[in-house]
Amino acid sequence: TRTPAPDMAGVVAALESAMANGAPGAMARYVGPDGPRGRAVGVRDRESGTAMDTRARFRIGSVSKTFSSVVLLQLVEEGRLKLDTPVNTYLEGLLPDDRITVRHLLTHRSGLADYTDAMFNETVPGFEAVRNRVFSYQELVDLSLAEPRTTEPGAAYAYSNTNFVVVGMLIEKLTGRPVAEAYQRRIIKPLGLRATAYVHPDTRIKGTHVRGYLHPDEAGAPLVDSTQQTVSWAQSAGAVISSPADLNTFTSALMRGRLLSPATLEAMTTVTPTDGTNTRFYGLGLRRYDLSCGTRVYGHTGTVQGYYTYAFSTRDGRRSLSALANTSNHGAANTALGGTLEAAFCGKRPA
Ligand SMILES: C[C@@H](NC(=O)[C@@H](C)NC(=O)CCCC[C@H](NC(=O)C[NH3+])C(=O)[O-])C(=O)O
Repeated sequence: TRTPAPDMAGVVAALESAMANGAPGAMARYVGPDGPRGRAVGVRDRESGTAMDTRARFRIGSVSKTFSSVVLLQLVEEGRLKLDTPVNTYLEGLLPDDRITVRHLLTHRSGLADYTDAMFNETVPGFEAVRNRVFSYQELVDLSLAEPRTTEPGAAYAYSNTNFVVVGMLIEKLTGRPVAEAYQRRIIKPLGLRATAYVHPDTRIKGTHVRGYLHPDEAGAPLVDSTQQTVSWAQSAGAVISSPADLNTFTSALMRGRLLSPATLEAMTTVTPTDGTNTRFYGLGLRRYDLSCGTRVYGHTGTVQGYYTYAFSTRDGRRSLSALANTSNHGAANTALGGTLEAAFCGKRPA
């Protein structure tokens, strides 16, 4: 079937809806057979009123999980570890259950509790308590292990940041180097992602960037500028900084087989349902959304204080979309931003 042209007016409508639902600004960048198309609405800085800019950098949150998954899967290809081997084989004594395997981490089926639920139960106090803190991986794992597990290993999907903190530990144990180096050598440099970086624990976003604004839990309370933070509470589960163009390049290159072998990519995109809607799925550090027009898109979403992100590509890598709204803790804005996917990949509805 012919590739539908993107409905860029529909993309703009979704961005404006994100603004109407509390985001100071929003932007999207689509790349297809006819080249890139960028759209931006509102501001990237409320103080100065500077307009949102599709060249600006921002925190991508859990899209970082796909970066971490790619690195770990490259290590699997190099024979450094196996997906169905217990994590404790590589990180002796870390987890209380030898049945938890590497695959359980990448598919969110380990049962390890997500420490961020308690950490951010009260959104702004929780954020202020950690925004300048530096955690070790072990401290984050300990926070998780202090809570009951959510499922028997492998029994059910239960999203948990802890899984990708352990993925970061595995990468550093097996390479003997910081994850930052693995991202740089294995993804950022080969793909030329000049706006992408892992700077943990530095709190700054260098260069032209989007300021993020966190909605407090109290309705009507003023937004909190959450731009500066270590993101040490997430690290390999959420601390990468990137840009719309770099995310288009990353998701497209991943799907085109530039980072993993066809067999590994096939395994990565082999999914199970995450909810009852039967339109949302999870593979190995990768989400699959099945859109209303039948198009399946692969990538990840991100939520970090002040930033909602979507970064998806078609399975052939020929079409990709990245989208950002500079707010969070405000579900209506996130849902609105998600409307860019249907507009971009399904295009104009048939008249
Ligand atoms: C869901 C998303 N996950 C991520 O991106 C990871 C890194 N973020 C989280 O787990 C959310 C932490 C709290 C955010 C805070 N919320 C609260 O504090 C709620 N009390 C906020 O919204 O900024 C994904 O995988 O798509």
